[in-house]
Amino acid sequence: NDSVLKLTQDPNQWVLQTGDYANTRHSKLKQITTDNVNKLQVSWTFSTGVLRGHEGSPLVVGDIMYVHTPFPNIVYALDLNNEGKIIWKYEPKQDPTVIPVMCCDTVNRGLAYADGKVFLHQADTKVVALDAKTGKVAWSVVNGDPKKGETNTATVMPVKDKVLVGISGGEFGVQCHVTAYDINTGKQAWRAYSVGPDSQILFDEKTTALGKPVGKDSSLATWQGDQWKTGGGCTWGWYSYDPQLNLIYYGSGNPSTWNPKQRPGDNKWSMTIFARDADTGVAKWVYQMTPHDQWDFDGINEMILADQQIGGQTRPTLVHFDRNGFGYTLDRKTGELLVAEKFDPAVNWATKVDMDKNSPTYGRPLVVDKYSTEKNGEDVNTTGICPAALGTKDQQPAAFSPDTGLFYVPTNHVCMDYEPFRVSYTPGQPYVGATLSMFPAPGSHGGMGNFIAWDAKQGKIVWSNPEQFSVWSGALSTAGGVVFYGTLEGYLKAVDAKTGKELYKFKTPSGIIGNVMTYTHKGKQYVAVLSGVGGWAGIGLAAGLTDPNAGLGAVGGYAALSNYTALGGQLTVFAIPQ
Ligand SMILES: O=C(O)c1cc(C(=O)O)c2c(n1)C(=O)C(=O)c1cc(C(=O)O)[nH]c1-2
Repeated sequence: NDSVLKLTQDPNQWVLQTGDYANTRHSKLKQITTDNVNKLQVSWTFSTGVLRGHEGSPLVVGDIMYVHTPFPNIVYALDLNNEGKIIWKYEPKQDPTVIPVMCCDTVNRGLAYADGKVFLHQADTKVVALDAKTGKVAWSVVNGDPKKGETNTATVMPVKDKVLVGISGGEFGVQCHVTAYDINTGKQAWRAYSVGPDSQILFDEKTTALGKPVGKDSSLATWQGDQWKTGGGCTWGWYSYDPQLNLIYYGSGNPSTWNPKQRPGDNKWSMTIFARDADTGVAKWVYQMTPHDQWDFDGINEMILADQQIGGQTRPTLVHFDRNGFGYTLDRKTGELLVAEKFDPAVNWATKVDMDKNSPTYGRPLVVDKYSTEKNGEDVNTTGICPAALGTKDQQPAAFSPDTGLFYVPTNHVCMDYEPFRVSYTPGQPYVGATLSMFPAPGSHGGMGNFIAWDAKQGKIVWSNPEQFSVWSGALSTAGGVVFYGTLEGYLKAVDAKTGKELYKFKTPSGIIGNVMTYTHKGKQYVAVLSGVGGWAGIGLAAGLTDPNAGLGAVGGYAALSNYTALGGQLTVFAIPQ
């Protein structure tokens, strides 16, 4: 989309959740530097009026800031020329029965802007285009049915004359998809499922995996009978776009149910990186990271597009930090696998990814028997699996700095015990089939997270800062050499991009699971973040749960969080006073 391409090149504004189409979350702004970041102060604040997990970030387009909330997904347009005065407010009417069908809190990962419109994808799957100046609804379309467990938490991605939207429901046996709607009318242009027949997954004879054509009905061949119809592969993460290659990139989530015994086969194309033609949706290449998932390692985390020198050559790479604990570097043009290494030494469920092109298991993780949750066709209770189901990294997006060549990754350092159980499918009812408990990675620093810098050319950690809790907030890298992120206790932190040295921290009113963004107004650089504890890690606080196994195992794992923070819903905007 031309307006998005133009505006994302202007560092004074922030018009996509991901910062740019490449998902770098890097800003060229450099008034705030490693030397002066310790002078940051709160400039202004805004209460959203909602008290559950606040993911995503505000947008800034010109002199207006757009702020969204978790369910009921209120949108505020704030006047930056008038101390954040509310220009307009849009409050959708949604049936609250959608709340119990959202697996991991009532979060929403934010708005997008294109062509004078602000796009909201509500929890109940209604996609709404709002006039950016007035907040009036230009069009809306319904993308799914919450009665079948279909909900939404993701942002949308405007590409050319379409907006791309995903869907959630992997814990409810939804057959998930990506859909492109006409940006001016909301008319459906194409829909591509993750699992199912070629006509539904939009594969053709040219679609490849690891350089080879996947062949006919490559998904159906890896499921028993009709199981693909409740097969999951949800698309609730982030989308990126390469305008030169005209390809969009995203990952699919877990196969349903979590009990692996109930769905024999590789369960393609769940847990897969997709490269699709932006105009037609047809898949150019795919790569399945975790065939026949046994741990709920959804593959939906962001795909960061960066050109890097590998083996003496500049390659158009895609870098992805998967839930399964491997940091992948691929050639985004061809789908060739270049690097796959653990980005947390605690990862134990697989020894490595087989990188031998001549091996029959090329590209597959070599699974450690002891940490499988299914053996000889039977489900088994398994202990000490690292990472836990919420992965070495969940949805919280990483950042890439072209200045240092490093990726800045918010991570989890959590392990789990996993007890699969038989579950039967009823539309709109949980289709989970496992009980989990979670705990900090044993024999380590005792905390549940790290904030790391990663070299994706070699697959190596450059530095790592231990954190008491998982870092559930998205990182921001800046040309001032400063990297920002938030913590579950509620700190906004600034660290030196080169060394990781902590330069500044400030405790905001609630735990941070939002993503840090930056913009300028009247020539001055600001940094903004939403506070409001929640998401899967904070579900105990967000939903008031206390049974340690509740919240799919997160309640017990993160119980100590209640000693540090409480519910909130606030935007905090920082600047250096003059
Ligand atoms: O399979 C799915 O449809 C689905 C959806 C969501 C979601 O929409 O938030 C999450 C997950 N799975 C999931 O596995 C997960 O770890 C998770 C964490 C979060 C969060 O916002 O903190 N959402 C989700």
